[in-house]
Amino acid sequence: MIGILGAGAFGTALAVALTANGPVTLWGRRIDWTGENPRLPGVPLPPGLTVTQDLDRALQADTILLALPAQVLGAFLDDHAARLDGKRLVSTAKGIDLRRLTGPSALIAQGCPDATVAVLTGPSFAADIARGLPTALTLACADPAAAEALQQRLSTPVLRLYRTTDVVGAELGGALKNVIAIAAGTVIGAGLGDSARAAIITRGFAEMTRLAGHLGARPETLTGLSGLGDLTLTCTSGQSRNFRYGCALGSGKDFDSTTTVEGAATARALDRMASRDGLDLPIAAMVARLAEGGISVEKAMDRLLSRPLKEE
Ligand SMILES: NC(=O)c1ccc[n+]([C@@H]2O[C@H](COP(=O)([O-])OP(=O)(O)OC[C@H]3O[C@@H](n4cnc5c(N)ncnc54)[C@H](O)[C@@H]3O)[C@@H](O)[C@H]2O)c1
Ligand SMILES: O=P(O)(O)OC[C@H](O)CO
Repeated sequence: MIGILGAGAFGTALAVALTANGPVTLWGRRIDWTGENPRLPGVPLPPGLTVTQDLDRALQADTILLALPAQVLGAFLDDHAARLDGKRLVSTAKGIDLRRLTGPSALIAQGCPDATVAVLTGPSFAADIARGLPTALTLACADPAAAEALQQRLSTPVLRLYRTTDVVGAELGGALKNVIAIAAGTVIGAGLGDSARAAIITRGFAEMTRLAGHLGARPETLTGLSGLGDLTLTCTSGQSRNFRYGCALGSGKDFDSTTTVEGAATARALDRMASRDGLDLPIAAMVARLAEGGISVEKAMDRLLSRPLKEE
């Protein structure tokens, strides 16, 4: 059995998709819906899927997917790590914990030292996965045998997993692309055009590879599904919450504060990491200021454009 913790859009979409491989139990802290999840409208729940508020029931599974937002995961582990330890734990969160300045895999490894820790990431909208549209993701686990076992366990005929042992690279790609997607959305929302967006995506990718290299990621991971693949999707699709949030910032419109926008907190985390490690991450710094409301879009763009001219 597969257990999925976190009954938001992504946890529910994966639960629906993975019933193709056998029974799935989906846990949420508050399940106040029946039939279909309002975070994933129009998706009926298949018969092989059990939805529960009983954590023990979901923890009977041999493989557990943690589909919680990055800023929630740390507190969840503070409460429940002992019950998760020793299991195969796969994180789907795309962010950097603002308090500890680490990615999800390090958070899990700290709380659950005897667990097998993996990361599932890559270009994928919950709605697409739930509808059974073809999707390719990266499954990262430092243990090659466990990576292969999880790859087999979590692939379906339409959900194609590629494996890697570069956990740091895979999770950084997913976390950092959200920040760049906010910047890309801001550019579009402010009416600055597609050429400016292409510049932000490309310079954002340079920023991603710089930080990932500094933290020990392999360069080829960043050019794969979890990096460039997800960056492309998130910076160009109106389905992305991070991109839409950026559009709202750029155009001065309101944005629903209950929507999960991982890139806002992650930009602030990156800004702190940049100060700590002496790194140059100007786009992340700009997104952090914009998300905090500490700078206008015009001023943020001025700051980026007035940086010294240099080699590419
Ligand atoms: N939605 C997507 O298309 C998508 C795709 C790939 C990856 N992801 C990633 O998956 C993660 C989850 O995103 P999502 O789209 O499911 O978000 P969501 O906003 O749809 O759902 C988040 C869920 O977490 C629950 N939650 C919040 N605090 C909690 C706590 N303390 N304990 C238990 N549950 C808690 C909420 O009740 C909600 O059900 C994010 O890191 C996101 O980047 C999402
Ligand atoms: O809606 P977003 O911006 O959180 O993006 C969802 C996925 O991460 C896209 O791969």
